[in-house]
Amino acid sequence: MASLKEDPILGIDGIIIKEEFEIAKPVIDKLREDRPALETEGTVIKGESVIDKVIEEGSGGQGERDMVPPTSTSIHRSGSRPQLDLSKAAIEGNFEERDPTILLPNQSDDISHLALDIGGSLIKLVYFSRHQDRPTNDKRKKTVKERLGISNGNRRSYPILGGRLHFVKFETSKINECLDFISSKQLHRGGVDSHSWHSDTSSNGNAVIKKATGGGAYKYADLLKERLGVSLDKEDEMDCLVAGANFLLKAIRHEAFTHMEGQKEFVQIDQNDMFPYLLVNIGSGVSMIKVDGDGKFERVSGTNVGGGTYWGLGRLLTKCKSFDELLELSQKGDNGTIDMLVGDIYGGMDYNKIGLSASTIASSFGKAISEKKELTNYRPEDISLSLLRMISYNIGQISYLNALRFGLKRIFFGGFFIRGHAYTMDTISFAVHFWSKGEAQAMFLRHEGFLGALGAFMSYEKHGLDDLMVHQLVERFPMGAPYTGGKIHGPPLGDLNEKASAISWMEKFVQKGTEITAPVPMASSGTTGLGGFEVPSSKGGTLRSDASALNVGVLHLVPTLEVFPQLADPKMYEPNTIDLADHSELEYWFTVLSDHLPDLVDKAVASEGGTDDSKRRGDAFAHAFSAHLARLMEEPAAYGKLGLANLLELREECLREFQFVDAYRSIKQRENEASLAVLPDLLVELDSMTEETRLLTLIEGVLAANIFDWGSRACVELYHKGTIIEIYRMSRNKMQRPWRVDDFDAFKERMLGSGDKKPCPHKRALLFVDNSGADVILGMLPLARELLRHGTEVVLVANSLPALNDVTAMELPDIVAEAAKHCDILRRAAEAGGLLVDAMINTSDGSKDNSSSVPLMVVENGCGSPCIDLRQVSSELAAAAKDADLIVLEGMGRALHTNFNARFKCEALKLAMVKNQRLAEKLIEGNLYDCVCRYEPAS
Ligand SMILES: Nc1ncnc2c1ncn2[C@@H]1O[C@H](COP(=O)(O)OP(=O)(O)O)[C@@H](O)[C@H]1O
Ligand SMILES: CC(C)(COP(=O)(O)O)[C@@H](O)C(=O)NCCC(=O)O
Ligand SMILES: [Mn+2]
Repeated sequence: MASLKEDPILGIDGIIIKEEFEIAKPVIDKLREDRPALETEGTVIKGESVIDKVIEEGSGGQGERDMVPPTSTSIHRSGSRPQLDLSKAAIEGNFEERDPTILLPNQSDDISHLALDIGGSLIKLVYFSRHQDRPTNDKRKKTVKERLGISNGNRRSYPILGGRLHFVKFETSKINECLDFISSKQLHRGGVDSHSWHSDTSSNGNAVIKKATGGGAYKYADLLKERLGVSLDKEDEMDCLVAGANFLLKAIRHEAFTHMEGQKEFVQIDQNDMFPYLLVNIGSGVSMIKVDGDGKFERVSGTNVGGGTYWGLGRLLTKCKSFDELLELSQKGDNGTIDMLVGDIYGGMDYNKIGLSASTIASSFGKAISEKKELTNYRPEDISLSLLRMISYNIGQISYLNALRFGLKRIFFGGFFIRGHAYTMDTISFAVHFWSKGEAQAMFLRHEGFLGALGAFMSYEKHGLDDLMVHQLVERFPMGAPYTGGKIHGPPLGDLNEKASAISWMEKFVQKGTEITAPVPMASSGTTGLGGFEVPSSKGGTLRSDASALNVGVLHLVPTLEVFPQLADPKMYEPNTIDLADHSELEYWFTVLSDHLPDLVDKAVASEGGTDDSKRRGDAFAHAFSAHLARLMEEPAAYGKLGLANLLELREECLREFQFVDAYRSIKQRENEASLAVLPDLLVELDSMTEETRLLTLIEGVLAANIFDWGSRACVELYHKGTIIEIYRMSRNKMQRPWRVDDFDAFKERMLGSGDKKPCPHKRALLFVDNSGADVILGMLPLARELLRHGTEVVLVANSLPALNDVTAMELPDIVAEAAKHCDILRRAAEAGGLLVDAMINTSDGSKDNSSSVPLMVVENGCGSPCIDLRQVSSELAAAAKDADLIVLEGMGRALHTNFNARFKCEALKLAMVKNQRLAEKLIEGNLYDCVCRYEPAS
């Protein structure tokens, strides 16, 4: 197998793989061997999964790459997948909304999903793949939509495409590999995802047309026609660069950054104040473009001394075999041995009068005039560095001069010469800073080399990507997240409720406790590769290793995501409470997540039946996730701005990528069963209380039950020791008030009034629920019931995808239906909310009271993480939120790690138990298991 060093280009997807591959190669070799077995076992391997890609790409060199033709991949696709509905294609958007309508393709043939930029050195591809369809609870959705008055997907009356944008590159000299790649992924066909959308235009004789830019669009047009039957629609290169840059600056949150003295800092670009700017694209050659607006630009300059010069001269002078090798060499170089420095001329002194230090380069390669030395007398490392500095300074300087010509203050640098390389960026920044005396600013783009290809992609009409808003593009690192989900299959709950009313619900729950604390089947030891944990090795110094490898993720296009309408100030909103820019903080959370990994892998493997296949995937997951952690430790900003919520989401994404759809599935199930079994008795007990005591007991109940958290190290220990139920019982019996944060009295006054004053009930409450089992069933559901009783509509907001032991929106209707069997309030509200469409529920007393009730509804939140970023929520949640006047955020992830400082237009109640000592100290100056009950009036 050829090594990656001999095959440096695998593209961005490939680059991702390259890192994974280097780390997880033994695992991958195993996977390769077992591939047929994987298929016969019926394992669903997604088309875009890392495993697949690793297997494909990992095979290395030309000719040996084992591209799996799509027909033979083990993608399981149901024949009933929804096809794009051509009949609904007419665009009849409702434009009164503040968000611009997203135009999306109205028929599959109109959308092409591949664009190419064929440059002098590299071919860049941008392609689109549709999201995997995920199972939906259509009936629930339909009734929720009816209730919330959402017509046909809120405001769009035509199909919305969700999918991913992928970025891949190849060396132009290896164009055949690129063509193989295109053909293996069927990207040369028409349609959006040719795996699922059948629109093989080439087979009915019509040529397929793809957008392309760069010189190679002309040079290789015949080859593409011949090999793939594709005709290239040529787009102007400058148009494309500008369109690509404008799109990125507008649509991607952390796209632009400065890089000075090794420090990367993201820059928030104000969409309304973006122009003018100078765009400097450093490819083989360099273009400098003054950009005044969308489609408004002028190429004002350029230079022939560019990326091609560095790589070309460097190759001749150092015999390096690849660009990356040359760049890596530069990191060990000392350019002083070959450059003539000011100090060399001034006898070691600075030339202060004109501000030049002794170490300033007076003449690049100036020392090589020495007659005593030949090429072989210079170290290749020094040559490479000298060359890199020469070219980077030169470009920085010319850029500045052009910015000066037009009075531009901002210069964005793109092109693959930059390669995310710290030293290159520092050098360019230095030049711009130095010559402009700090007036102009050099900025870099994370998708540096893909501007042209993105621009060509944008030039397809009707995909409407240019209208996308920031919140609709979710950048997920580094891998895809196939949408999948599961239904709970709890065995019928039965007689437990009938017997022994003498013992309390809590005693029953404790008896049922074995179902909660009993060990989950573990994968037998030695099967998961946790021994191979990657510990970060800091490279140190300014010459960091090329950090770009994982810089660009796959952009997930989720056109249905919206900004949560109740955010008081969306522009100022920052979801993360903990800023991981503080290195000690990052180190701490890194350790927490690393320590949790073995347990997580065990659960994940067990959730898939502990098969050999799941063990292998568990291994691969552990390797991949720890590699990402290590990478982030070395460069926290590698994937964009990093907060704790991103780390926790990365873990879930990573699990999904390795096909662990729901790692805590069985744990959730048994906790649900045990809790549902005792719920009726709890409700009876609650009903016997006065209103005031009941409200307090309900809030205590929510806080106490939040202890059932499989993501917290402290709680997992309690589970393993079997003491969690005891602690729950104790805290339920006696919750010491005041809690560490205790606004209960204010909340109580709002709910119940004071004295004779009866307050008016809330119209609609959104309850962001957290964990399965006791947390939702014995904590949040009774609270929901109380609100319903007050005449408040209740919307339970739950995750779209599983994350740890969080309950999902798909699971909730069954849970509610089960609970409703024993409670009229819940039954009538659930019926009114359309949650009981399937089941004819019989109440415990057999009565059927059909008097109208305010509805209880369930909506999904649009995410699959223990935290929530309220800038990106599902459209159904956004719709439900519009009429809400109370928001209850529950749990550590949603109420503390994120949104602790969030301000809302309506009232908010934040409830959580703090299950992490450090967080307790930091956030509330408290201790482990302290509670937070924060009530905030509308702001
Ligand atoms: N793996 C690589 N192989 C060749 N050149 C690379 C590689 N990575 C980065 N480069 C640099 O990127 C330049 C090409 O940048 P790019 O933006 O793709 O321009 P072009 O469109 O001219 O190919 C090369 O000249 C080289 O300096
Ligand atoms: C992942 C979690 C936010 C889930 O908490 P929840 O939202 O369920 O209350 C939490 O378990 C957590 O922060 N865990 C990591 C910290 C620790 O193990 O102490
Ligand atoms: Mn949770």
